[in-house]
Amino acid sequence: MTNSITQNALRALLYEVTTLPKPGLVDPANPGPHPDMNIYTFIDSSLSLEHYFNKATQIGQTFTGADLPAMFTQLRQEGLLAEEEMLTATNGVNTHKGAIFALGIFVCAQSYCKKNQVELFATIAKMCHGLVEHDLEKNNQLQTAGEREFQQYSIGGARAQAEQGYPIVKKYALPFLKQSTGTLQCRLLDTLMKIATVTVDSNLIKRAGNYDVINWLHSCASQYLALGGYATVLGKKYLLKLNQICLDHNYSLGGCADLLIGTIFVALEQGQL
Ligand SMILES: CC(C)(COP(=O)(O)OP(=O)(O)OC[C@H]1O[C@@H](n2cnc3c(N)ncnc32)[C@H](O[C@H]2O[C@H](COP(=O)(O)OP(=O)(O)OP(=O)(O)O)[C@@H](O)[C@H]2O)[C@@H]1O)[C@@H](O)C(=O)NCCC(=O)NCCS
Ligand SMILES: Nc1ncnc2[nH]cnc12
Repeated sequence: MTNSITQNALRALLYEVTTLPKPGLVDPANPGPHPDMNIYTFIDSSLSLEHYFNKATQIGQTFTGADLPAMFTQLRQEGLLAEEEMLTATNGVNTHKGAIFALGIFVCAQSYCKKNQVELFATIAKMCHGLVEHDLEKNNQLQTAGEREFQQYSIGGARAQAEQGYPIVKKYALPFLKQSTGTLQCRLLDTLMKIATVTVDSNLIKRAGNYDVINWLHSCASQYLALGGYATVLGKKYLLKLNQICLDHNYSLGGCADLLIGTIFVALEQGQL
């Protein structure tokens, strides 16, 4: 049976993909720079992960002992199976690889924290201790974009966020979302852009083929928020322009989307949405 943590994980995935207009991402109006996906691919992908989130919840609930990296190892095995289930549901399209990793960690850690009455972000940092060293520093295979970017630019991408206990979610996105007002659509769009002011998105670097694009994104996202965000005429106009630029240049904000998903999940769990 689906538990409440899994329900909030699925809600987080669906809230994110439903929010529009998101620059560089799939939304109900537009696949953006992802011609192989659409909103239906994301719905199918999200629902295929129910079993995985139930497993992640179970791992967090039943894990005992102080060796939290061992809990992460258990989760990762389930994550690999979940990737296969996602690819079956989407006919081979990578919709949620980053979210299987990040949201799986949030779900497992939240379940552990509820049982053991400890703090979420510190628990995640303990679970993921040594991840960058294990996956990136001691790995010379360099197959994925993230692995190659670590060698080229010394950035840890999705793994570094996890190992640091998701500082972007904890320090920027969650406080921003909590204090925001207005429609949920505006709040989530503005939170995505808040995330974009600080994230080093390995997906975007891969698409652009250079690191300078990160400085460009940080500056655009800051300018958007300074205009007042989506609730203002100027902010809305600016976001639509950014949408078009991402489409024209094939820029994707896949990493930012994953961090928004994690933020929504924590806000739902804390009863703040
Ligand atoms: C650690 C993994 C997440 C993946 O590691 P891997 O080395 O396989 O991949 P990376 O290249 O490092 O990609 C990581 C994905 O994480 C997201 N991301 C990027 N930057 C950040 C960031 N700063 N903070 C958080 N998250 C970040 C992002 O995911 C989104 O993009 C995905 C689409 O990417 P891609 O496949 O490249 O798609 P396209 O550009 O469309 O490419 P093509 O279609 O042209 O091929 C999408 O999923 C978003 O969610 C990065 O892509 C984890 O998977 C892992 O541990 N892998 C090893 C195997 C494993 O143990 N798996 C089980 C995990 S529990
Ligand atoms: N809406 C979205 N579009 C593209 N990649 C994503 N990864 C997570 N959410 C996404």
